[in-house]
Amino acid sequence: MVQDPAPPRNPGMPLELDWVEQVRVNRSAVERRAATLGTRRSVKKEWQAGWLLRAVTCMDLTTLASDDTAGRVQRLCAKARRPVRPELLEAMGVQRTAVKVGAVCVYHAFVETAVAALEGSGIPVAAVSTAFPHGLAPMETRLAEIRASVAAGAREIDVVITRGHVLTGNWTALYDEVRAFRDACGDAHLKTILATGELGTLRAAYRASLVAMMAGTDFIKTSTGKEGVNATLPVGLTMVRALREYGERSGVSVGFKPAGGIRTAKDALLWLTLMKEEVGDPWLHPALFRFGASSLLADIERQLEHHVTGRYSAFHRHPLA
Ligand SMILES: O=C[C@H](O)COP(=O)(O)O
Repeated sequence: MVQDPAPPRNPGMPLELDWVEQVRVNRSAVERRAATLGTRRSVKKEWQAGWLLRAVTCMDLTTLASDDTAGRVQRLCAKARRPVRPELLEAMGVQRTAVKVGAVCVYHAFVETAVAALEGSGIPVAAVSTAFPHGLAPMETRLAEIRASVAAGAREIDVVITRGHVLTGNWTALYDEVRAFRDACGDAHLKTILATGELGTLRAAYRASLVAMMAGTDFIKTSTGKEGVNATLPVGLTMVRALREYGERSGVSVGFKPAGGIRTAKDALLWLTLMKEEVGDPWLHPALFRFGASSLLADIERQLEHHVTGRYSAFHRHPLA
């Protein structure tokens, strides 16, 4: 499994308010569809192990705790280089060097540490930015934070939006904000966190997704991991349908990153199923799909160990950092 090259950027387009205003989402239909994801397709044995390895390569291995230290970030980066134990990969007939994570995601304070720890690995560093997780610092401060993380070596920037722009229907303000974030990113890829758990409705999540894509975001991301409700399948389905519609109209493929509360291998398989069924194989690669997760890897490694040995080991045998 070789890491894909970064996809072309999303250039964005002018804000089309009529398109945003006409959006309707049928919540009960979306919830029904989300509920069928785990029942219609079951991924078994070798295929399941293959899908779990794919999930690892699509993972933004994350630490976003207020007690993060350089040591913790260095240990996480070591894990990012070798996310699955070599003997498990060998037993599955997979090359030792073939599996690495999509990115390591940290606060700005640890970008330099992570860049140094990942040198030569090809694994990009993603920085959360713009006063993550609330996003309420002055605009100049938020833009300066993006520029500082890019200067420190971050190749991906995960920004948070002003939720109030969505809650008041101020689409122009949201568009201008995301556009300014994108400009500040330069060549770094922009992931826009909508914090859908705070947006009230699926319709708002769809509309905010469209506006962020029109403003040129390269990925839309569900959550910071700090909201009361983070990545749910109904909200994921809604955002993925927005990016599908954006792709149909603009010809541009935008990436998707569910994040927050995704902890089990079973969850990972459900999200991959959603992507495969709604938008197809291009979204099963790190160029267009990432999990934002701090503890998912431990359960995936445990399931892979079970696949190889037939036994489950304790979680403490799979430390992440
Ligand atoms: O962006 C990633 C999230 O902050 C991770 O959330 P989590 O700790 O619930 O996995």
